[in-house]
Amino acid sequence: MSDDVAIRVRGLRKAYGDNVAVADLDLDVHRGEVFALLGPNGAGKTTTVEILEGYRQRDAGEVRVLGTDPSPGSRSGGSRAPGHSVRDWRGRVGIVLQGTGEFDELTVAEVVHHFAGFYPHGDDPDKVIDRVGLTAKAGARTHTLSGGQKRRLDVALGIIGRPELLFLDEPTTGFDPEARREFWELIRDLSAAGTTIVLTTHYLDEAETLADRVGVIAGGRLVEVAVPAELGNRREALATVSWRTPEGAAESAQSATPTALVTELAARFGGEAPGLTVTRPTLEDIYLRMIGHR
Ligand SMILES: Nc1ncnc2c1ncn2[C@@H]1O[C@H](COP(=O)(O)OP(=O)(O)OP(=O)(O)O)[C@@H](O)[C@H]1O
Repeated sequence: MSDDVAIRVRGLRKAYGDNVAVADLDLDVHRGEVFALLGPNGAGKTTTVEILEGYRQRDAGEVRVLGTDPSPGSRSGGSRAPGHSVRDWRGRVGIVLQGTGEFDELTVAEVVHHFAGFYPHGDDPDKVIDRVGLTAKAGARTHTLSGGQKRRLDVALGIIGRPELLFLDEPTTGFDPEARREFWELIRDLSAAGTTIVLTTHYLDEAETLADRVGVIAGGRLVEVAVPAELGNRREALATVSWRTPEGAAESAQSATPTALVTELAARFGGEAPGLTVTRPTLEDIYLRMIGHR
């Protein structure tokens, strides 16, 4: 596996009985990139990610995560001492699962300090608590946290070991808008510091803002991988120009040359065209089309 590939997947397959959750999936994630997996409920995202994290066994295919097969039972193989490589590998991978964040009577600070002790080169727990915006709650027992605050704690535990590769499964579910913005900043900081990040999300704006590339998964298959601006030939998509007639009726036209149309409208109206808007399909429009909703 070349050094610039963090994750390499070929022909991945996983079925639960007759239900094929992941079918013949190929994927490369490069070191240092932020990769977002999008897909409707039940598409196979969590199954794929949990196989990459070493929590689920695949039925077929080849998987390498930071050069190691994450499959439960195979990580301690090879020429290295049994057990040792598992710990090494685990220490290099950070994981934020969907919703844990509750540790009974322990406080936020106690939990983060405790987890920091698992890693040889763990980060400063108080700094991490601050980065996820939980300083004011450091002394609070985790069962008293709000849903969004529990997610922040999950994120803190995912990054406390200073991972090379961080998996985030729907990380901002339950966050208020301000917390999402703060979380996005954190992801940008981690990415700027060289962390490879794989996230699943249902928020198209999140994928567009954070991801270098997005992969759309539907029915267990990867439908497309592209930079957000190019997904589904988005760049080439026609623009919709809308305006109002002098009588106030709504008009619109699709155009590959919207500037020419706007110039023509300006001439027609002798200046400002009333209610003028020019739009192109959003990532959400393209995504919904790809997964067959429009
Ligand atoms: N432990 C399991 N046992 C049986 N079937 C499962 C199990 N986990 C997932 N599945 C099935 O596999 C398919 C893919 O599920 P998965 O959780 O990977 O989807 P997802 O894309 O992560 O969905 P969501 O967006 O709802 O989290 C679904 O049909 C689901 O019912």
